[in-house]
Amino acid sequence: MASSAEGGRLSRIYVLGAGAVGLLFAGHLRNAGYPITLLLRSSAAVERFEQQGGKIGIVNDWIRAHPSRQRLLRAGEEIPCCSIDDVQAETPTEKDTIINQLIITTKAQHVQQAYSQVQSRLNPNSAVLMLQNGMGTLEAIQRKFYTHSQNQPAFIIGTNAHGCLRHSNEEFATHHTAMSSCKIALHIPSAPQSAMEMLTALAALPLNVSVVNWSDLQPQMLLKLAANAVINPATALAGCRNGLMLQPEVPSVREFVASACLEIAAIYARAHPHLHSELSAAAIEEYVLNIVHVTAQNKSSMLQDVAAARPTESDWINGYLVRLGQQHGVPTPINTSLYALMKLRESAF
Ligand SMILES: NC(=O)C1=CN([C@@H]2O[C@H](COP(=O)(O)OP(=O)(O)OC[C@H]3O[C@@H](n4cnc5c(N)ncnc54)[C@H](OP(=O)(O)O)[C@@H]3O)[C@@H](O)[C@H]2O)C=CC1
Ligand SMILES: CC(C)(CO)C(=O)C(=O)O
Repeated sequence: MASSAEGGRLSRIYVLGAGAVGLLFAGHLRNAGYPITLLLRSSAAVERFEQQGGKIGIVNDWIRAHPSRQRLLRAGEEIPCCSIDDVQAETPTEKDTIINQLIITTKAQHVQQAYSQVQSRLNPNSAVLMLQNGMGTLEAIQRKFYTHSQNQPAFIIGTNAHGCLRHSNEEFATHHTAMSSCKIALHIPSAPQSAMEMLTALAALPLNVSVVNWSDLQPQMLLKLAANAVINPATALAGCRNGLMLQPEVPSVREFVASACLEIAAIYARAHPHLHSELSAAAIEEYVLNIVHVTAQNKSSMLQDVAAARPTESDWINGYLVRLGQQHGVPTPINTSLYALMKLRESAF
């Protein structure tokens, strides 16, 4: 087993949801020396993973768009796949050993079903990092699985702005298309050792992960929710990479972004009045446009779902904002339309 700089043994980290984001974090953690187990959906997937050598591939496509790195690439040159060895895989239910450190990177709509498969392997000394877009997944788990807060593991919530995608012919490789950042916070003030170890492990990765206070994460999550509510349905419906939203030839896209941000700021002003200055329409629009810029080469996760004819996260993104608007008496015509159009798109699969 690998060991830390202090000579202690590094604990195994389990990753439930070996998709674009899960493989990125699992690969980097393995590179940093952590023993990693992917919890895959089926024994057939575990077999496929083992047959291809138990490796995770990471293709650092973001280098292509990075001015200081671009010069290192020759024209037309492919970016090599960095292959990370010695990763284990199992299905969530085939063992009953306790999981001390778990990262859940399924889509929001799959979290509850995925969690039900591992709940019996978690205890209050376990740490669980949730890295979903949208809002409400932690609350849904707490409502469904825990009547007493004492039985819960220590939840860590993250908001991730890295862009990554998986090609359909590469099951265990992720393309890291946008080097961005990730913010994580502990949901409870006093946490077990496993949670502190997981925060330390993540903060040291070359993925710009910052550990913040829970109260500081809230505005970050609301800004990210706004970015996903604007970028994801627009790119999923238009079938384009994020960067196309910045093209000057279609000024109405910028008007759409501005109006959507105004609507979201009005919802937040009623729902989170104490965050008013951080969540003004101008601050939200600046954040959204910056995410479009940084992730210009990425296909949004909602576009990837539509392309694969999978249900999208719209219930947790635009649907969440519509419900929040209703609770606070704020009209939401833009989010209601985006939500309805995404539901229409999904019904055509
Ligand atoms: N991709 C991106 O650029 C970004 C994504 N995000 C967010 O991160 C989260 C993950 O996104 P992403 O990685 O793109 O999603 P993916 O769809 O690529 O990956 C999710 C993975 O979870 C697996 N899964 C779902 N349920 C289970 C289960 N019960 N047991 C085992 N595996 C399961 C899926 O398997 P299967 O394929 O079999 O369904 C899939 O491999 C989402 O909330 C997304 O919005 C945030 C920022 C950027
Ligand atoms: C950061 C962004 C917008 C990257 O595409 C994303 O969160 C997503 O695709 O879901």
